[in-house]
Amino acid sequence: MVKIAPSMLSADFARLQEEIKNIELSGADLLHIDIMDGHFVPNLTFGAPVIKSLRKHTALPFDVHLMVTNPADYVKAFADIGTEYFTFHAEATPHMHRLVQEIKSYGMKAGVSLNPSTPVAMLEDIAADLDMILIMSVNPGFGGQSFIPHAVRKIKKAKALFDYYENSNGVVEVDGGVNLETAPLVREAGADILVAGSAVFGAPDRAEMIRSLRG
Ligand SMILES: O=C(CO)[C@H](O)[C@H](O)COP(=O)(O)O
Ligand SMILES: [Fe+2]
Repeated sequence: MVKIAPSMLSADFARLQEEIKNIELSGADLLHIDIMDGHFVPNLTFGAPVIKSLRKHTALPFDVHLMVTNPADYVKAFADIGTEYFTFHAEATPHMHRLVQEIKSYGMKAGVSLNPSTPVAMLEDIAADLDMILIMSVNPGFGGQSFIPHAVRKIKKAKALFDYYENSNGVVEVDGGVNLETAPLVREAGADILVAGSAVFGAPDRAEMIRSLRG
C-alpha cells in the first residue's frame, strides 16, 4: 500500500496547528514539509523554528524536503526537532556522500531529490546508501503546478536502481501535481510515497481524498 504525505505548503498558515491535526486525523502517513530559501528556488516558506513549534502537536513522521542552497547547514536543527526523512537536492551540493553520512549519523533517514531535468543516473553511486529518492514531478518552488509526465519513467528508474543495489530500505517518493488523475500513474510506476499538497488540503473531504490517492 502506498503512503500519502500531504504537503504543508497548501495548508492555511494562520491555522497550522489545526491543519496538521486535521491531516493526521484524516489518515495521512507522513507530513511533507517544504523548506525553501528564496535562493535554490524563487520562493520562501518557513524554517526550523516554525517546524519545531509543530512537533508537539502531531505524531506524524516529519518528511522534510529542503529546497535550499546549503542543506548541510540545517542537518542538526532538523535532527534536534525530530525528523524522519531529511531530503536535500542533488543539484544543491557536490558532496552528496558526505551529507548522507552526516544525516544518518544523527539518526535520520537520508533522501535525495531530483529536479525534473536531473537524471536518475546521477544517483548511481549513492543509491546503496539512500533511504529515499524523491522524484520531482514539477519544478520545485510552488504548490499547485501541473504534473510533468516524464516523472513516471524516472520513478521506474529509481525503483530499478534500488533493486539493482539490493537496497531494501530505499523508498521512492513523488512530489508535485499528484491528484486523482495522476496518482494511478505513479502508483503503477512503483512509487512508495505520494506527496499531495493542493489535492489534499483543497479537498472538501480530506480523509476521502487520502483514501482515493492510496487507491
Ligand atoms: O515541493 C513542492 C514544491 O516545490 C511541494 O511539495 C509540491 O509542489 C506539492 O504541492 P502540489 O501537490 O500542490 O503540487
Ligand atoms: Fe516537496
